[in-house]
Amino acid sequence: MISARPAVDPTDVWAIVPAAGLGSRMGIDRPKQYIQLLNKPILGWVLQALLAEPRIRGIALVVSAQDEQVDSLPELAHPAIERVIGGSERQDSVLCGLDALAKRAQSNDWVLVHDAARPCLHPEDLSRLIECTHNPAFSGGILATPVADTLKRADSRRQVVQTVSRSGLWRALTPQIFRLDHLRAALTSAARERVPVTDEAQAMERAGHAVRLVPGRADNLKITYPEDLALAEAVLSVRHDPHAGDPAERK
Ligand SMILES: Nc1ccn([C@@H]2O[C@H](COP(=O)(O)OP(=O)(O)OP(=O)(O)O)[C@@H](O)[C@H]2O)c(=O)n1
Ligand SMILES: C[C@](O)(CO)[C@H](O)COP(=O)(O)O
Repeated sequence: MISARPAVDPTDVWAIVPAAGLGSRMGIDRPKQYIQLLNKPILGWVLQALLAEPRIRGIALVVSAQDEQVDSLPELAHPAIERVIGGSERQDSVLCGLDALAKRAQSNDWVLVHDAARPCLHPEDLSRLIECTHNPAFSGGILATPVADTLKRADSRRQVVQTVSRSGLWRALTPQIFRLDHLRAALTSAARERVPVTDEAQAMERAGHAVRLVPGRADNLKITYPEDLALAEAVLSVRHDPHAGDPAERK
C-alpha cells in the first residue's frame, strides 16, 4: 500500500526513487546502490532521508526486474514504500514510477524524484525544495549548486580550445519536484520523440515549463565512480556524529 501515511498538510508530496541502474561506471558486479557506507547501503540512506520528511506520503522505489537484493533492505517493509519495476534508461524508470503513483495520487499532486545514488541529501535541502512549490511563477524546481571550477572546452585530442564562462551555470542535483501530470506528460513526450533527457527538469524545460533552481548543498553527491564512496562516507559520518560539528561552520 503506497498511501498508508496520513496527509499532514496541503503540500503533501509523493516521491520516486529511480534505482534500476546498473552502476557500470562503478566497475563492480552488483548495482552500486547496495554498497555499504558506514553501516547502511547507499539506498538505505536515501530511503531513510525521504521517510523522515512527513510531507512525503508514499515512495515508488523503482528497481530492475533482476534485482534480488532489494528485499534485504529493512526500509522495504515500510508501508509508504511501493516497489516498481523500471526501464532501460533513467527516464524510463521515472516514468514507470509515475505510472504506479498515478493509480494512488491525484493528477495535480507534487512528485519529487531523487536518485538512489545520492545518499547525502540534507533534510533542510529537502524541505526547501518542497517549499519551492509555493511559488506560482514556477512549475516546480530542482536542487542545484553553482559551478565552482573553471570550465574548459576541449577538442577530440583533449587540447583546450576555450575557457567557458561559468557565469549562470549550475550543476543539477536531485531531488527535483513537479506536478505529477505535468512531469508524466513531459517525460511521455520525450519518450515518444526518442529525446534523451538526463533529468526531470530537462523534460519539463522542453515542454515549456518554468523550472526554479533551489540552491542546495554541494555535498549532495551522486555516487558514480569508486572515488566518490570515501567522500560520501565522510559526509555521512560528520553528519551522524554529534561531536564532529559541521565543517561548513568552521572559521
Ligand atoms: N535504467 C535506469 C538507469 C538509471 N537509473 C537510476 O538513475 C540514477 C542516476 O543514474 P546513474 O548515476 O547514471 O546510475 P547508473 O545508471 O546505475 O550508473 P551507470 O550510468 O554508471 O551505469 C541511479 O539512482 C540509477 O539507479 C534507473 O533507475 N534506471
Ligand atoms: C539526475 C541527475 O542526477 C542530475 O544531475 C543526473 O542527470 C543523472 O546523471 P546520469 O549520470 O546522466 O544518469
